[in-house]
Amino acid sequence: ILGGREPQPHTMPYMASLQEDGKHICGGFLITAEWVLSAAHCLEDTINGTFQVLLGAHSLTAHEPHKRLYGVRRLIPHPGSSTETNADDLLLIQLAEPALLGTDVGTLALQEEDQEVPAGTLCTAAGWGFTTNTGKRPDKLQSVELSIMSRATCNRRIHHDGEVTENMMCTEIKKDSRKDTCKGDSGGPLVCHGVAAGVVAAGSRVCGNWKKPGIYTRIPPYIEWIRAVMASAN
Ligand SMILES: CC(C)CC(=O)Nc1cccc(-c2cccc(CN)c2)c1
Repeated sequence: ILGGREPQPHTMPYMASLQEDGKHICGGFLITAEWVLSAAHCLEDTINGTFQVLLGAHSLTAHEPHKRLYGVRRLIPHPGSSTETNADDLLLIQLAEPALLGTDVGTLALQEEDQEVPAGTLCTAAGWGFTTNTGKRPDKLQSVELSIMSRATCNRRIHHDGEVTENMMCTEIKKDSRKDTCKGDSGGPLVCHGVAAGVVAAGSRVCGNWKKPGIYTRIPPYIEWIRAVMASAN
């Protein structure tokens, strides 16, 4: 997260850190006691190590009473996701056992109605991703308030030049603010009006550049897929 701040600890109890061999790779968020939603691109640089999901955390390293690492039973990338495009960039993670819900661990509701979040709406993203373009990794969760940019503007040639589909949404980067998501924030939620409207996508893989607005996978178009996967798994 660029240009953000440290939120009050445990005020985002749905936040998850997807880890491989104990190293934070991506964000994610708890949608039921045993399912975490994240981004498919998070699997692309992995080495088939041991995946775990950290819940109830503010600091990645400090001891915190309700912080706990969960094993992963299944990783289910959206069938339409690929390393070549930003399409269908979603990953469902089934925990090895249902998470213990409490003050520091909770679920985040998904936006169900398939309507665009109006341009100018202020939404919030959070994560343990880079806080600088040089790749500074924070120990404590960061959050940032971002303004929704219309798809028409986001698809202009100077921005994403027609790459943003109706299954994606954008947040603007004001020239001096540099507020943006960055590497390691992928998979985290974009929370608008208290519900998850989008999932952080890597997009153009640059951070804090006003020419490259943040790209998020919209959630409403995928509600059916999410429900079907959760209903099918054992
Ligand atoms: C480890 C995998 C997920 C590969 C990967 O994501 N790389 C990568 C590199 C540079 C920027 C970003 C990135 C992420 C989220 C948002 C943004 C820009 N808003 C950039 C992402």
